[in-house]
Amino acid sequence: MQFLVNVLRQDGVDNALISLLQTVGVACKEINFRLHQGALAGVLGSTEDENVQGEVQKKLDVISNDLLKDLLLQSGLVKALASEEEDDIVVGDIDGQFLIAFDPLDGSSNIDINAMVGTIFSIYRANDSLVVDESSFLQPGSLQVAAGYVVYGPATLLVLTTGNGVKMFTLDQTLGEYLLTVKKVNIDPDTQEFAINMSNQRHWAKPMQDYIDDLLKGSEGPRGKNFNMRWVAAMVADVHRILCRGGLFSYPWDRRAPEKPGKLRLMYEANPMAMLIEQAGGRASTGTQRILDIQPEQIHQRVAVVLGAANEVGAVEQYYSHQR
Ligand SMILES: O=P(O)(O)OC[C@H]1O[C@](O)(COP(=O)(O)O)[C@@H](O)[C@@H]1O
Ligand SMILES: [Mg+2]
Ligand SMILES: [Mg+2]
Repeated sequence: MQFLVNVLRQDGVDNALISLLQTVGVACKEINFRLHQGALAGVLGSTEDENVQGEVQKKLDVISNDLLKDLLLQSGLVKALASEEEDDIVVGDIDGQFLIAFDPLDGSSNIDINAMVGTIFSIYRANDSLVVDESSFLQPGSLQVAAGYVVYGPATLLVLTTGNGVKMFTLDQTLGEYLLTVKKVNIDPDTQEFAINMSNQRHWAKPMQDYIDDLLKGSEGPRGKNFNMRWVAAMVADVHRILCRGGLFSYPWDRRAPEKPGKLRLMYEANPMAMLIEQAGGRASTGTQRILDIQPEQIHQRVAVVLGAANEVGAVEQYYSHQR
């Protein structure tokens, strides 16, 4: 069994990035511990506060955010960080080599039912400028140097890319180490499984309604095959399933909040997942554009997401292109 640090060295990852990834790994081990203590640690339930997105914060959203933030700032490796749970960027060490954006706890409504949640992160190299502000983060996802997530499920896994494919590491809870368990993830270009919140169907744009209608017609419809559906309601878990056994995931634009492009956040949900999916041979799109090509305008911006099996993402894009 190979330890995380050895695998990264073999891949030629530089020492500073290895240290940063180890720091993220340590914070996630602590989050994992708190999650597993559950009600015993008094960490379940909500706070009295809302985050910048107007969502009620769970206690574990705040605890996870603080654990990551404190360890990353102490590391001296981070010039600034951005988080779902922080209104503004947090400035770190001016000599720090990296910018990191994260969703400290994704799918946090699943905590109440003891279901899968995760931590998602996206890493960029910082430039030498003495000024760091929100604009420093506004780089397309194609410039990420590393991206990944830790999923807290029956086992806790770190799923990571540094631009050389996707690897999965399982946390050995007795050793306290992440051990390599999947060397190279590959997503089949075809699939018969999709993940979308069907309760929003009537609010979607016509191309997405038509696409899903055709999937539901199964072998008698235009697609000529039956499709299965899954929805964990935590992007991290739905994307993890796609990396394990293929499929398509979407959280599309809908007309309940027409001014927002979607529900998911570009910088710390869509971009890191898009890098992982592409590195595993899949595709990640808004329906009309590659996610990794989007020029961000602000750190908390939202985006429509269609990702997974390459041919199926292509099929969704066809429905959107026929609309225009
Ligand atoms: O409540 P819905 O519509 O099922 O939305 C679920 C989606 O919202 C999210 O939970 C948003 O993430 P947060 O829990 O980090 O706010 C995604 O992980 C998930 O895909
Ligand atoms: Mg999230
Ligand atoms: Mg979150």
